[in-house]
Amino acid sequence: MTDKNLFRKNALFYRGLILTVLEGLLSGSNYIVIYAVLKMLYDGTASMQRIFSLSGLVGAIFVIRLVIYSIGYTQSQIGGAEVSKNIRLGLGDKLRKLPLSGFTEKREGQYINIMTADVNSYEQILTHKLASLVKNGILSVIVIFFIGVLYFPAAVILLFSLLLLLPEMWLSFRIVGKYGKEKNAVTAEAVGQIVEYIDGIQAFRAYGMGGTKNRNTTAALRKFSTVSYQYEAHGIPVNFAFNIVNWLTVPLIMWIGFIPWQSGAIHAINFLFLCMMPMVLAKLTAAISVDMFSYRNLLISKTNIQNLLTEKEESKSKDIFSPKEHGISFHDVSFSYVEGEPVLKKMSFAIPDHKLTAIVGDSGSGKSTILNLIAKYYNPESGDIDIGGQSIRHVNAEDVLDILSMVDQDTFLFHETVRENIRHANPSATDEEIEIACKKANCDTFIRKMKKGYDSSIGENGNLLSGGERQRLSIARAILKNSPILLLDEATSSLDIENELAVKQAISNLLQENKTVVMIAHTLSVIKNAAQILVVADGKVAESGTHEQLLNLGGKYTAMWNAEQAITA
Ligand SMILES: Nc1ncnc2c1ncn2[C@@H]1O[C@H](COP(=O)(O)OP(=O)(O)OP(=O)(O)O)[C@@H](O)[C@H]1O
Repeated sequence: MTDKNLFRKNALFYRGLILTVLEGLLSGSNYIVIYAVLKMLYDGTASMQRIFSLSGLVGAIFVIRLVIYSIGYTQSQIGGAEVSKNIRLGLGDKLRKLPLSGFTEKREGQYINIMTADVNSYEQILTHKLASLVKNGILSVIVIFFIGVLYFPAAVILLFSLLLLLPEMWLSFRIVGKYGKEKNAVTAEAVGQIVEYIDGIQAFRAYGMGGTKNRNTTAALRKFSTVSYQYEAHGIPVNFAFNIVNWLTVPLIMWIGFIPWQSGAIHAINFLFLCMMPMVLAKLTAAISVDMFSYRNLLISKTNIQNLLTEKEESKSKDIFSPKEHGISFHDVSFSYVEGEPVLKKMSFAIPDHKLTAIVGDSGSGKSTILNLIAKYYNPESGDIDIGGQSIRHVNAEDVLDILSMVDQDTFLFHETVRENIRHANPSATDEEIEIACKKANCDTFIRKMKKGYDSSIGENGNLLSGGERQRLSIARAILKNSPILLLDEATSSLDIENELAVKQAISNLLQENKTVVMIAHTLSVIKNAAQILVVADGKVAESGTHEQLLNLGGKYTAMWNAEQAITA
C-alpha cells in the first residue's frame, strides 16, 4: 500500500458521512413544523386533525432520524477504524525500514505519539469533525436561505456575518500553526518521559524517585500543561471576538425586522422567526468555528503521520550478499554515536572463519559497538567491514542479519508463548526442533516446569521469566536459527549463581556448533580457549592473540587476568 493509499477513505466512511449529514438536515425540519403550527394558531386555522397530522409527521421524522443516525454513526466508526488500522500498519512497516541510529529516546516518544495519539486524532477527523462541519455548514446555508424567504435584507446581513468566519479562521489557524506544533513536540517529549518512567519503574522505586519525585517526568508534564494552556489561551480571544460579532446579529435583525412588520410588509410569525433564527445560526457558526479550530489542530497530526511516512529509509541495495565463508574483518573502522565523540578510532582486526574470537576490554570501551557494526545496526563513519571478503557497506542490513544470530544483554521477547517466541528464529521449525534447541540452550527443564510448558505465555517482554531464563531463551533462538555467524555478549554478572551456571552451560553448548563466533567476554576464564582474544582500549585493538600469547605480553590482558584471578581465588 502506498503512503497516499493509507489515508484513502473507504465506502463505509462516505456512507457514514452522508447519513450523518442527512440526519442533521432532517433535524432542521422541526423549525418548519413549529413555523406551521404558529402560523395555524395565528391565522385561526388550527384543528385537531391538522395538529394530529403534524405531530405524526414530527414522530415519523424522529424515528427516521434515529435509524439514519444509528446506521451512519456505526458506519463512520467502522470506516474510520479501518483507515486508522491501515495507517498504523503502514507506520509499523515504515518504522521497520528506518535506520536504527534514528531511534533515540526523544524520537521514540515522537514515534509512539504518532502511532497512538496522532492516528487517534486523524480518526477523530474522519468519524466526528468532518461530518459535524459539513452538517453545520449546510444547515447554516439553509437557515440563511429560509430567512431570505422571510425577509431578504436580514439574510444579507446574516450572510455577511457567516463570511466573518473566514478572517476568524485565518487568525485561529495561525495560532494553531504556531502553538499546535509546539504542543505536539512537547507532547512527544512527555510521552518519551512517560515511557521511560514506566520502563524504569523498578529502578525509580528502588531509589525513591517514583511519582512527583521523578524530576524529568514531572518537568515534561509541567511543560505540557503550560503549552496546552498557552495554546487554548491564544485561541480564546479570537473565538470570543467572533462570537460577540456573531451574536450581535440577533438584536440587529430584530430591529430591522420590526420596521417591515410595523408597516405590515411581513407577517407577525415571520417576524417572530426573524428574531429566533439568527440565534440558531449564531449557534451553528459558533460550532463551526470551534470545529474548524480543532480540525486544523487535528490536521497537524495528519502532517506528523505524513512526515514519518516520508522519513528517509535505510537505503536498499541490489548487491547480492551470500558469502561462501564467514571470516570478518575491520579495516580502519571509525564510528561515533554522537558527533565529535568517537567510540572506535580506525580500528582494524580480522576474525577467522569457524573459530571463536573473544573481545574483552573495560566497560564502555566499545565492545558492544563492534557487534552492532557487524550486525549493520549502524554504519561506520569511515573504513570498511568485510564478511567473507565482501564489504557489507552497500548490502542490505536484512541480508547481513540473515547470516548471523545475536545473543546480547538486552534479550527482547514477545508477549507470546515460549514456543512462538523461539519459532521467530526459524518460522518453519517443527515443535521437535524447537525442543531440541531448548535442551541445548539449557531451558527445556524450566519450560516444562511452567504451567502450560512450551505453550505458556511469558508476559510482556518476558517479564514472567528471570534474567537468566530470558537469556537462555535467546540462546535457544540462536541455536534454532543455525546461522553461520554468532555474536554473543556473555553478560552473566547480573545473574544469581544457579542462573549463571545454566547460561554458561548453554553458551558452551552453543560454542560447539562450529560457527564463526564473536563473543564479548566479561569473565576471562570463559574464553581461555578462544582462537583469538581482542583487547579493546581507547577505540582500538590494543592487544590480540591467544590466552597464552597475551599473558606472555604482560600488558593490559595480563593485568585483567591477574585481577580476575585475585577475585576468584
Ligand atoms: N546508542 C548510543 N548512543 C550514544 N552513545 C552510546 C550508545 N551506545 C553506546 N554509547 C556509548 O559508546 C561507548 C561504547 O559503548 P559500548 O556499549 O560499545 O561499550 P562496551 O564496551 O560494550 O561496554 P559494556 O562492557 O559496559 O557493555 C560508551 O561510551 C557508551 O556510552
